[in-house]
Amino acid sequence: MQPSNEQDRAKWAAGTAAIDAYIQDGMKLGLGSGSTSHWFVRALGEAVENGLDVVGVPTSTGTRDLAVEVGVPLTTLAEAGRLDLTVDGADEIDADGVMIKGGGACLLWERIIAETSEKMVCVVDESKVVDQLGAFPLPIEVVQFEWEATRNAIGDLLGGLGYGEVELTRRMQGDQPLVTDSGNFIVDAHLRAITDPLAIDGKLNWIPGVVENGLFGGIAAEMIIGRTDGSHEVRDVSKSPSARPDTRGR
Ligand SMILES: O=C[C@H](O)[C@H](O)[C@H](O)COP(=O)(O)O
Repeated sequence: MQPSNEQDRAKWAAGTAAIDAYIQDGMKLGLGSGSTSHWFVRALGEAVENGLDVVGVPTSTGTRDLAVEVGVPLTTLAEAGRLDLTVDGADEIDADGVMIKGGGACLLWERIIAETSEKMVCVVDESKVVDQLGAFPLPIEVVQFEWEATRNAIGDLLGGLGYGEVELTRRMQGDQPLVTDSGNFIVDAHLRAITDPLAIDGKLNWIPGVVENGLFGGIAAEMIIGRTDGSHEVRDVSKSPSARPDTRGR
């Protein structure tokens, strides 16, 4: 049943549309995290109840728990090998399909699983589609050990790339630092306007102490944009300038 709240309805429209558009018997699926992927996983659970035969690899402990609750059979990358498709959300996505991810602190598992999939489809409500990335702070996952030194190195890198003195905040959960599913911290970079997402993505992970960053370029092949009236639109971004030459058909 469609949610009554408008933004939830847009997320529902995107998440559930992915089932009819892509899912087939026998598929090995990456299960995204967040409130839009939530509707995808719920709808997948209903399809499994009606006889669909798929297995999923969750991108967070939260999604794992939801998948168990709704009856989606789970596996691991070790068992499954490459996946057919990952469906996941984004905090922002531009016209080329470059995304900011990690608003729910799940970016590390999300990147591993998306990169192990033949195809990645991004499901978003229309408020996430932007002309320029960066209003949403860029999540960067860092190890806890001497995290302030890693934060300073991130600041130096971003300053050197022309972003000036960037505000870098450690993400909190209540009055405690947020700890990810892999036991790390998140540093949010308040860049405000990202002019060269692929350059930042290419350099951030070289900093010792940085585990992963939330700029995902050349990963999404398509985006499904859900609207508040319950409709959706599919956009192909597989041929965009950011698409990697080795995208393995994504
Ligand atoms: O870490 C979380 C993930 O990257 C989510 O996919 C992203 O934050 C979007 O979540 P939502 O659909 O709740 O806006």
